[in-house]
Amino acid sequence: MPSIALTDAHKFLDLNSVKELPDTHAWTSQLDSGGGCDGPDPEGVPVIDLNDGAAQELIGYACKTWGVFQVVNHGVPINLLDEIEQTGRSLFSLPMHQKMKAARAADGVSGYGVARISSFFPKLMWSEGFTITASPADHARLLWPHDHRHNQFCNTVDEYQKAMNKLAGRLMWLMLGSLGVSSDDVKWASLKEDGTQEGCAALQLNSYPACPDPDRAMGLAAHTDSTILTVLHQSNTSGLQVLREGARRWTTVPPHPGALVVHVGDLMHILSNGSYPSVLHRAVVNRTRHRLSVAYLYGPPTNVKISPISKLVDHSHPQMYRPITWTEYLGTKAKHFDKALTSVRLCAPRTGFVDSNDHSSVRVG
Ligand SMILES: C=C1C[C@]23C[C@H]1CC[C@H]2[C@@]12CCC[C@@](C)(C(=O)O1)[C@H]2[C@@H]3C(=O)O
Ligand SMILES: O=C(O)CCC(=O)C(=O)O
Ligand SMILES: [Fe+2]
Repeated sequence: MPSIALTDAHKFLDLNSVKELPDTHAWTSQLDSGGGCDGPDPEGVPVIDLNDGAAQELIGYACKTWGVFQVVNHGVPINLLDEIEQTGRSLFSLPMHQKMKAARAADGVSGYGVARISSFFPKLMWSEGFTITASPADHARLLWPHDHRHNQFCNTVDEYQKAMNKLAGRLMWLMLGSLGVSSDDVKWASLKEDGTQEGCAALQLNSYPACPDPDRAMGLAAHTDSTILTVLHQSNTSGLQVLREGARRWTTVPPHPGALVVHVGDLMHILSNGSYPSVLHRAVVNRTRHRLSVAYLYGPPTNVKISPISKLVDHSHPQMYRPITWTEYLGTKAKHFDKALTSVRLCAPRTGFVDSNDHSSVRVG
């Protein structure tokens, strides 16, 4: 719980103009003492070419061992990636009073503000975010009431969401396919007539301004995503770190030109009956560069009950999680944060099974 009362003045601090790290944003010094950190892992997060005939198999292996991978030849035009990044930059460069007009409501999901998980930490993060859950138009009118950038924002966001929906559907089937699961096994997840993938999603724009004291600041604290999968576009500045299953050190996911990062989320963890553990990740900041990332948080239709796929449940692999809808799970996450997945678990982990959501021995700060 917050050790100090965080007011709107703290939450809406213009990080771009701050010359010294305020106490409200100062995490412990040497954030990684004990845990060890950083540096690309000698093995490294897999980079998978979707045109490779072995892509499905490689994805399955990456999901089991890392919970994260990068994809190239994913079919999303590079200029669309540049455009969404530029759109994000122009949004975050608006004056604070303007961004505050589109602020997220206290109990809401969409809009401008500090990370939703902030309430679980005593200090604020060195970032600002913008969440879009439905049409971008309502936000755009608040941000740019008088000019044409409003239309440009909506068009880019619409186009990006369409491209991401297609890619997320394709990735979901590659992940499930690698477990021997086909579309007959997951009824809700069929393709719609217009070729789009059934499901819901949120688009999250993250901005991490250059930070005067990066070693004592945290861009986005360690978390898993409450999704089936997340497709992340990080700008050419590194900052994303992941904790590999069973590892004690953070691994940097280096920006790879044109590649997209894919995270296994908590709902895929449930669907796969624990075969694909959701990946713990965080974002660190740096002294000189303003980093931007755009996350497409993909999930099922909000009211469909998600449970381990029956094909993956048998005598030696008992059902590990109870059925839960995405809406219910987001509520559980908002309440229990890193204990959310454990709170829907039915049985004790199998012997030798590493519970990716039990990080009691690892510093996740
Ligand atoms: C659909 C989602 C998924 C949310 C909540 C809601 C909209 C915003 C998403 C994020 C985005 C940033 C990290 C996170 C942890 C956060 O604070 O907001 C995510 C959270 C989750 O994955 O739990
Ligand atoms: O900025 C990043 O690299 C990570 C963002 C993230 O984890 C999220 O939006 O859920
Ligand atoms: Fe995330």
